Amino acid sequence: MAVGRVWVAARVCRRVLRRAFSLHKPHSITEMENTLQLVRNIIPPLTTKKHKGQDGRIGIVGGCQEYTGAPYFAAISALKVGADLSHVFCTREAAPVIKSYSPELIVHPVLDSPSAVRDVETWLPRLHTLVVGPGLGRDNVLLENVKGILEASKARDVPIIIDADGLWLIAQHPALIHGYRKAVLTPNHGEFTRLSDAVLRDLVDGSDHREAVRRLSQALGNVTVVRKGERDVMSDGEHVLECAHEGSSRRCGGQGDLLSGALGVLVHWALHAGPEKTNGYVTSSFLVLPVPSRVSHFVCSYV
Ligand SMILES: NC(=O)C1=CN([C@@H]2O[C@H](COP(=O)(O)OP(=O)(O)OC[C@H]3O[C@@H](n4cnc5c(N)ncnc54)[C@H](O)[C@@H]3O)[C@@H](O)[C@H]2O)[C@@H](O)CC1
Ligand SMILES: Nc1ncnc2c1ncn2[C@@H]1O[C@H](COP(=O)(O)OP(=O)(O)OP(=O)(O)O)[C@@H](O)[C@H]1O
Ligand SMILES: [Mg+2]
Repeated sequence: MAVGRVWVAARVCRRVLRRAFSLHKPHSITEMENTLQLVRNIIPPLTTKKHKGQDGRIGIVGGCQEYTGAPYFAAISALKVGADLSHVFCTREAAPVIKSYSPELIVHPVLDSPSAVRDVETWLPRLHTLVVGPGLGRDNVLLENVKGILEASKARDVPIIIDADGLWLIAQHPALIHGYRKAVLTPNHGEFTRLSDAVLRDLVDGSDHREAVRRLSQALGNVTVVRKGERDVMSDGEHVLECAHEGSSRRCGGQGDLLSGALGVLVHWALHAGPEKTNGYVTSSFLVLPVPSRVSHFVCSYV
């Protein structure tokens, strides 16, 4: 039943994605239209010739006593968008709660264990992308473990999406991610301000979002930054893209979590597709960023 539901959702997702890109004109710039056509190219075709896991094995690092919803939203979004397997690495206490939300998730109760880094490292060779931060909380023991997990992931060249409390950690220790081109940071308004205060020496004109995002990305060594808001603004320190496609008018908690989980899959698809599918246009992980804000609202209806 569950597998059937995921399969149907994945098929519907992909069909909707393809239709969205061919029918709806993006609001702002021609640059965006071209980009969306390239994004369309990275969505893998559904075929009987693949084996389980090929379209995405995504790991979510987060989930503690207070927050069990955020990692669930991220992990289930990865599946609904089209990943094959979704793992959650959370605290011992959070694990039974997250497991009980969905049998589709693989839940590892390791994040507060003294062997957390080793435990996650064991899984890294089997993961395509790691999403770090949804529902992580700010407990020092957990943050120390996440530092080790980030170092291990970078050493293995695993793409990393950093969101929520993962961004809190980066604001304290920007060197953890500096210059890692396979990192994507997804700050909301508050998180963006905190990061900018931490790494930018001079104040940026707050009304010029494009320049503010470009400067933050540059200051972090050209990692990709996507600033969420009424318009999502994203930059790799050189190029800047904006997505103003209309989404939900509700501002309830969890929408950013959907986005980070969806990005986990799309970054994998983009890197896997390679530069020939994306015309070598900017870095592949940068290219996929316009998609999730268009996606997250219909993902909501499947979660
Ligand atoms: N059901 C759950 O388990 C949820 C858990 N969450 C977790 O809660 C923790 C804290 O996340 P927060 O997002 O609260 O992060 P912060 O504690 O850094 O707060 C960010 C603040 O910025 C404010 N803000 C956002 N957009 C704004 C705007 N345009 N103008 C002015 N203020 C704005 C928010 O209201 C919030 O107070 C994270 O671990 C997160 O993952 C959230 O993801 C929501 C859902
Ligand atoms: N004012 C807004 N108008 C329209 N869309 C918005 C607005 N603010 C954010 N969004 C969209 O909502 C999504 C989530 O952004 P948001 O700022 O709510 O993240 P968040 O605070 O991290 O969420 P979460 O509660 O999951 O932590 C983004 O895709 C963004 O495009
Ligand atoms: Mg958030």
